[in-house]
Amino acid sequence: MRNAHRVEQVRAAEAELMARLPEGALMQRAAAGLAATCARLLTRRRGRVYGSRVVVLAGSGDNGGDALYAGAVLARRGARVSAVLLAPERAHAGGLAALRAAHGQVVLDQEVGLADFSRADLVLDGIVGIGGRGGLRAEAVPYARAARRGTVVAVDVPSGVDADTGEVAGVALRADVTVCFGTYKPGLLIDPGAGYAGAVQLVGIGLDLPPADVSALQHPAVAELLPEPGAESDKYRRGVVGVAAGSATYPGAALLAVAGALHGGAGAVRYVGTAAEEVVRRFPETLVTEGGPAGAGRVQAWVVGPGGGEGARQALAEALASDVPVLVDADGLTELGRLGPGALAGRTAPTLLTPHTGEAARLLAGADGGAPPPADELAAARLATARRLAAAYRATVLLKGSTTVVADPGGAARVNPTGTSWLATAGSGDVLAGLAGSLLAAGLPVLDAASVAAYLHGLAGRHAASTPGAPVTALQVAAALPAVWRQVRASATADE
Ligand SMILES: NC(=O)C1=CN([C@@H]2O[C@H](COP(=O)(O)OP(=O)(O)OC[C@H]3O[C@@H](n4cnc5c(N)ncnc54)[C@H](OP(=O)(O)O)[C@@H]3O)[C@@H](O)[C@H]2O)[C@@H](O)CC1
Ligand SMILES: Nc1ncnc2c1ncn2[C@@H]1O[C@H](COP(=O)(O)OP(=O)(O)O)[C@@H](O)[C@H]1O
Ligand SMILES: [K+]
Repeated sequence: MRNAHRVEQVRAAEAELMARLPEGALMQRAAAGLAATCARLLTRRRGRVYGSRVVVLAGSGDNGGDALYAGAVLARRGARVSAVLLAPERAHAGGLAALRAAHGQVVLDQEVGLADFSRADLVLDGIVGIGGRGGLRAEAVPYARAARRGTVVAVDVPSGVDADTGEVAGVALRADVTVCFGTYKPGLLIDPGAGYAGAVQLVGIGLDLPPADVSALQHPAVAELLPEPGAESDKYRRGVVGVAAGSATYPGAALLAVAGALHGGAGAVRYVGTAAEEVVRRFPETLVTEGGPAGAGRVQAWVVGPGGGEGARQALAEALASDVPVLVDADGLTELGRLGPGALAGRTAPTLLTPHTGEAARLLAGADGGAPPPADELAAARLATARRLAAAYRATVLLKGSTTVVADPGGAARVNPTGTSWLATAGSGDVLAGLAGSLLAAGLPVLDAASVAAYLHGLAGRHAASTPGAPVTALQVAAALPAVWRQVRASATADE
């Protein structure tokens, strides 16, 4: 599990630790870890540190201090280090003295600084870290825009990225590697910020941290959560997932949701809807029932809405009246947006909403009574959007897109680290809905079911995209699920 903490949580842990340590000790730990990563990158790139060109971009805070101290370490190992000071009169005094003592150069002329930046083998972005507010200031903007040759290592967080949210107001420095201290920051895991961070490496500095604000599953945690039949299991004990999907207009959505559900660990899939014939022809293992969810017999979770068309309203009402977990997707979400949060008020079991940003906008309008906000604004603030929806509907929300975010009404949030933009293909969301519903029916708690589904779905997208080396279809994503399930399980067995 990758755990990420908000700036205020980091500050509190830092204050508590600093009170017990000699002055400057934390910064020395951070700078030593940062310098070690830089030395490794330079050795990989040029064969050695000695003689390489390093530019330190140093702002006025401790982030600049870290970068200057790390620059001093590299200078002592023979690198040609120059420091560009973005606020010369307020540069970190100790870091600057260390750099000068190691024979590093200080550059005050912006033209010279930009030329050095562009041809450096390695750039250390120490403009601003967790103390950053708003977009990059004017003096730093040319560096974010300039062409460059070498590797950019962001110190703690790429400058211009909001550490708490991943939001980017204006421009930000694009890093190849981000070395973060003490804990991951949410903004390093959530787009657009995650896209600026490159590969993220964590340097431990001994902080004693509270529970994470946001976390991201990794293989071992997913492997522990995957349902597995016990010796005494039968199909009913493994869970039956009901799928109410597809319509005359969108019969394919039924097939795709069932395909996802068949690979999610439930013992059986029960389909209700107009596409029963096609479903059974394609997947003979599916149970089909006439009518809607109300008369379909016992299931342990419902999936309602993919391609639901005109029948979605009735199916949604019947599923929500049940006492089992309900996943609402696609047309089901459009209906729910019309009804507003009151439609979930009487529920005794969890509800999982799986909108993309367009559907999220309609749901928010349904909750607030206003016009739907622009979907791109919601995409730029994914964590806040998912949390807002979870709070408004008192439901767990899986917000789909370039970084899928899952938020619980209780405040817990997960971000999905797998995935590929090849998943942006018609019908792949239907597969995800079926998969997540199946995991719910198999008994996973709703936050786990949603985040494990997003994780496996993302891996399957990558697997399907890399196998043929070509665009993927939603059915290929579903077909790749057993392979990634095995891959995740195998990694756990290897760790045991
Ligand atoms: N916490 C920890 O555990 C540890 C923290 N450590 C390190 O400390 C870093 C935090 O340092 P920090 O608090 O000094 O803040 P920092 O990020 O340097 O920024 C503040 C300065 O930037 C300026 N500024 C603000 N916004 C700006 C913008 N948009 N664009 C440009 N400039 C902007 C702002 O200027 P002002 O508003 O005052 O004019 C202020 O001077 C942290 O990220 C990590 O690297 C490690 O050393 C050890 C363990
Ligand atoms: N840029 C992207 N990067 C990664 N995944 C994406 C991207 N865009 C969309 N996805 C994923 O693709 C799926 C698309 O689902 P959805 O929007 O419901 O499409 P559909 O309704 O056609 O099935 C979701 O799982 C979403 O997270
Ligand atoms: K930085």
